[in-house]
Amino acid sequence: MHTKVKAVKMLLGGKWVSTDETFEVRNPQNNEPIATVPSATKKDMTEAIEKADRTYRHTQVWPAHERMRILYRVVDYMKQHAETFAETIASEGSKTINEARGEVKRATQTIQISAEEARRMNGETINFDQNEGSENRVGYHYRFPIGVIGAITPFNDPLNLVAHKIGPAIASGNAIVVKPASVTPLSALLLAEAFTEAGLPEGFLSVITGSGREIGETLVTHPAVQMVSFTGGSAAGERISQRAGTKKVSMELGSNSPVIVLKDADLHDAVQSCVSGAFSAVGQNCIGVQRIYVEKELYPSFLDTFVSRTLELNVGDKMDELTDVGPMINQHEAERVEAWVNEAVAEGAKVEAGGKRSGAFYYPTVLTHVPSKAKIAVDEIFGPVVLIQAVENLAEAVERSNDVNYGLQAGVFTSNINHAFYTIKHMNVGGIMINDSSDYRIDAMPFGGTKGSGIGREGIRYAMESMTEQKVVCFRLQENML
Ligand SMILES: NC(=O)c1ccc[n+]([C@@H]2O[C@H](COP(=O)([O-])OP(=O)(O)OC[C@H]3O[C@@H](n4cnc5c(N)ncnc54)[C@H](O)[C@@H]3O)[C@@H](O)[C@H]2O)c1
Ligand SMILES: O=C[C@H](O)CS(=O)(=O)O
Repeated sequence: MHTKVKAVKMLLGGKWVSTDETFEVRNPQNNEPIATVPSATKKDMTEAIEKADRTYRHTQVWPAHERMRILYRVVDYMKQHAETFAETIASEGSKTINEARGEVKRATQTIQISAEEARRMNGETINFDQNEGSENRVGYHYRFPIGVIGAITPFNDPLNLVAHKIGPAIASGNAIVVKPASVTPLSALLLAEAFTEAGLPEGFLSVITGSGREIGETLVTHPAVQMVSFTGGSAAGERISQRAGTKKVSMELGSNSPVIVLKDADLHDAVQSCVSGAFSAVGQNCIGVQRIYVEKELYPSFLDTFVSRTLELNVGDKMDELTDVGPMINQHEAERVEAWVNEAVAEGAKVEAGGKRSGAFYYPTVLTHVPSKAKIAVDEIFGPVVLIQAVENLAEAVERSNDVNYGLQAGVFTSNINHAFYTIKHMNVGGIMINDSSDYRIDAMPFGGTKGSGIGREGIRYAMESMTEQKVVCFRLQENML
């Protein structure tokens, strides 16, 4: 049955607008069109940026309590329309309906935390009298918004990662222009609707949709954009960093996350956590488990148990609540993953589970005997493929884990606290999870990576710090007034 293709507008400077040129949003599962959205032009993007700049400059007072009220109203709207948000994520993206419902809960919490942090955007007093001769000075520093934030977001978490841009931006008093992934713009537009319904003043938010790179390029290079907040692949991040010039950049990039399982680990706990971490969201997950290093004594039983659990996963219709793994974002991506796996097999890798594709579906795949320099071992697969490798000891596991140009998050399973602290000290990552896989995050924690995995941290409060500047204020008092 063909679903009705709806024509969706984009939010430009507080107005919902359509354009002559549009492009289709397609359902990855059957490649059927589900909506058309505006194909914005460079002129549209420029208009949105300049409206945001004027709005920021001309808003003399936008008190925290007003920003908080709008954010709390957005939370209420998201709760009231939770199933609509979930169905939107699941239809335009590749998450199952259950995964989509989970993302809606997280995004709602992200906005809630943004409201709470708007209350807490404080500074502190400075004791200038620590310096001889400054006994008659008093002062403080505080944070102020930088102006227009340019945000560019990926396809895989089409709601929560947009919330991680808009929430902190509004909470800290900035204006923001969002360019969502062209394949999953609907969730971002629905969130924008929540903000307009909540009474966000015109101009503080635009969500500009487009299929070409030109509008993204315009957002990155426009002089009125004070910061580029990018979440996406490392290759695009590199290009954007080069084009952004001397403006602030926040980069949340890719990874190929390792997990270490030591012989003193709880086997079933480690398997359950790593299967979920490897295959949720069809592995299209920046902190998804891609490499598992198992101490040799535990390796045979871990591998057998992991493969058995993987083969139990239900692959199928993403709208079915019994489905564990849906399609990838499109057939092209599934074919890419298939090629990477075939390349690894040609180099000596062994397929223990999966290794097959059907259209946009790629089945959860477990590889062993993968050469250490194989593409799938050193690059980001961003698909449902995990390699499992036996190691002599913890030192070898850490060395192999670090031997890539990524460092977002890692996991280690052990019951020995000394081993845990060894990994905490020696793993070159932005987050280390002890007795969890790499795929663990709460939205309030600092989130970001080392090396090629990014620049800076998100996690609402930390994003707000990057979206604001500090100003020092110092009063020199008359000597006789003290
Ligand atoms: N670290 C994180 O928090 C995080 C979270 C989610 C996804 N990711 C990463 O994102 C990638 C998958 O998402 P994707 O396929 O949408 O990423 P992508 O890099 O292909 O695209 C991300 C966004 O950037 C835009 N874009 C691409 N090239 C651009 C350019 N030159 N100028 C301006 N905009 C440009 C795209 O249109 C999209 O909106 C993976 O590498 C994943 O690890 C990272
Ligand atoms: O894909 C990367 C995401 O940021 C991970 S999470 O969904 O936020 O946990």
